Amino acid sequence: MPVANPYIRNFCIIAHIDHGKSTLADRMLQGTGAMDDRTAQDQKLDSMDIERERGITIKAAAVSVEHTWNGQTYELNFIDTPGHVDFHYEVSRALAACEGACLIVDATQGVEAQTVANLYKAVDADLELIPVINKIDLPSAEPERRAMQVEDVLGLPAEDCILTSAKSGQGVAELLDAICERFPPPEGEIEAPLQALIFDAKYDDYRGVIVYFRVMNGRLKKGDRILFMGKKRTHQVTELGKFKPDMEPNADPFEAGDVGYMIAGIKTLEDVNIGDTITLDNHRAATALPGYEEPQPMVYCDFYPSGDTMFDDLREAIGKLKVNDASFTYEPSSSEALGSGFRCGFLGMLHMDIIQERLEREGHVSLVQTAPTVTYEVQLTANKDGVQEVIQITNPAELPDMSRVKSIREPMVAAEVITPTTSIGDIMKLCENRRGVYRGQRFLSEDRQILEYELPLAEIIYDFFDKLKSITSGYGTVDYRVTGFQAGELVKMDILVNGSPVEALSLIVHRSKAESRGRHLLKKLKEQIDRHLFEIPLQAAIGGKIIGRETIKSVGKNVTAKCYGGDVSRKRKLLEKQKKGKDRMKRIGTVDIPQGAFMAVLDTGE
Ligand SMILES: Nc1nc2c(ncn2[C@@H]2O[C@H](COP(=O)(O)OP(=O)(O)OP(=O)(O)O)[C@@H](O)[C@H]2O)c(=O)[nH]1
Repeated sequence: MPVANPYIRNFCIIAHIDHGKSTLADRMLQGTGAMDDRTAQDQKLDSMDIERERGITIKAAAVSVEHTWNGQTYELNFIDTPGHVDFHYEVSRALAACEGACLIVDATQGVEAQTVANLYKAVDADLELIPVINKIDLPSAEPERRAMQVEDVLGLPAEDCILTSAKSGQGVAELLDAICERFPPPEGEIEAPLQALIFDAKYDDYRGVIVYFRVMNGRLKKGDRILFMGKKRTHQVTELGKFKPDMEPNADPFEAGDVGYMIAGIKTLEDVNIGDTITLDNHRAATALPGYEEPQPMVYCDFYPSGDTMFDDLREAIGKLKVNDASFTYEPSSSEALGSGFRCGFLGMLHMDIIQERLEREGHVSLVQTAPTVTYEVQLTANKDGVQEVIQITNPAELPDMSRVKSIREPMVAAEVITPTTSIGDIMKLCENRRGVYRGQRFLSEDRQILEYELPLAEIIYDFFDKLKSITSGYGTVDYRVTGFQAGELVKMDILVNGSPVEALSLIVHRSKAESRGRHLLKKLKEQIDRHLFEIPLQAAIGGKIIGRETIKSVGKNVTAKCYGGDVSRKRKLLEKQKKGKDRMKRIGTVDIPQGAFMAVLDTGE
């Protein structure tokens, strides 16, 4: 049987955040003539505005280029992947469509937490690896030392490392040669029934869903009637093509080993399961490819309309964004104090931030977001039939009365913290303070170590990362994965504003920390909530027992009072600023609570 084209190389670029994946991808596009100096644009593959502005990759991007090595032209299909821990699932998806991976290591930083995590993933997926030491143009680069680290820590021979500067282009041609030489060609049979893996999909306003696929076996052409084996839906292919790096239709059939995109009249991302197998409707494959695990939301929060935004505006904006990003979840929710809104689930805090920003920018809505929380498993006491039901809650307000609760279980993570040796003591203190259980420690180099801890997810998602960065002067990094649920001494803390509990401010905390968290939160709330014409008591309570109290004194706060001297423009600016802040505000009873108050819980005060 004819097999896949031996002159194709499918690979992805993986690394810790900021080690230079997207910049290197740009240089590879230039080095292969896919992007000339005229069309050159930094981070070409980061196509979303938010990606460019924040300088991070959120979505994996695929591209096809050509490179000649040893007199033979090769087609290189590569996928640039995100480095941030929230988007790990994107990396796993990309790996399944490839035979090789370029693992980028910053020559000034060395191996970091996500370098290790991504390497494990690539090894699990049986990929061939090329280690790349990047940023060798920087004066503080230590390429030889980093190559030794790659050998010692990652087990890849130091002499296999390719040294590059994605900034100047140095070493990029050598890397392209190494890709042709060292990565294996795809396997697969062209005459077998079609099996193509959907490794990604994106939504385009004009063209509908664009499906990214890799043909594993068989052949696919324009006009074919295809079946998504998991979804059991059929579609007709209206366009097939490659990313070069812009979409370019291609009339030739796609065969085993090929990577490309298809358009097939699909209207929303929810109609496409990433990881699903595409086969031909009239010549079906017997089995589907292994596929992927669905990404699980890690954090939840509510979005409520504020200012001039109405509930229907928010519903429309969320619905539209969901068509575009299928990885967040939402369902209507309502709160006595805040009215009608949506409970949303995200892959992590960065993902939550991005969705909130996209809603405001692309959906033109103003919203108030409640404090994020993790999922809890609650085991109830036996009902009248003796059954001990277990429920999942994603909102402290849903916690049943404690007399019905047997135990509360919280998600746990296995975390690897990479830290300079000089900060080890302080990092251990931080982890222990966050209820971490020490699991091990190993050397990364003479001056850096990897610490392994088991930690509650709730303790790591808030300000752990900021604390880690400040303790290590920016040199510490962490990676984690959820391992399961574990029962803990957890209690619900209610916050009362002006005597009434505000559900949206309540939180689930560990009993040992409840009092200090509660008191710190009240202080933060006091800073956030403006003075009103009346005095506002703020209280924290556990099971009806008040554990802390603060008071916001009366008298309206006049921001312009600070501007003596009658500087009119400054006065106007301040008033405008105050008005803008008020847009993101909710009136609860008679008290105006600003957005910042809901996020005050993120500052644990530890
Ligand atoms: N001096 C120098 N700077 C580089 C080089 N490669 C990348 N950079 C810079 O390093 C920063 C991060 O580069 P990116 O390409 O965005 O990193 P990334 O790994 O794609 O980051 P994420 O996609 O967010 O994970 C940018 O400011 C780049 O300009 C290099 O070879 N030399």
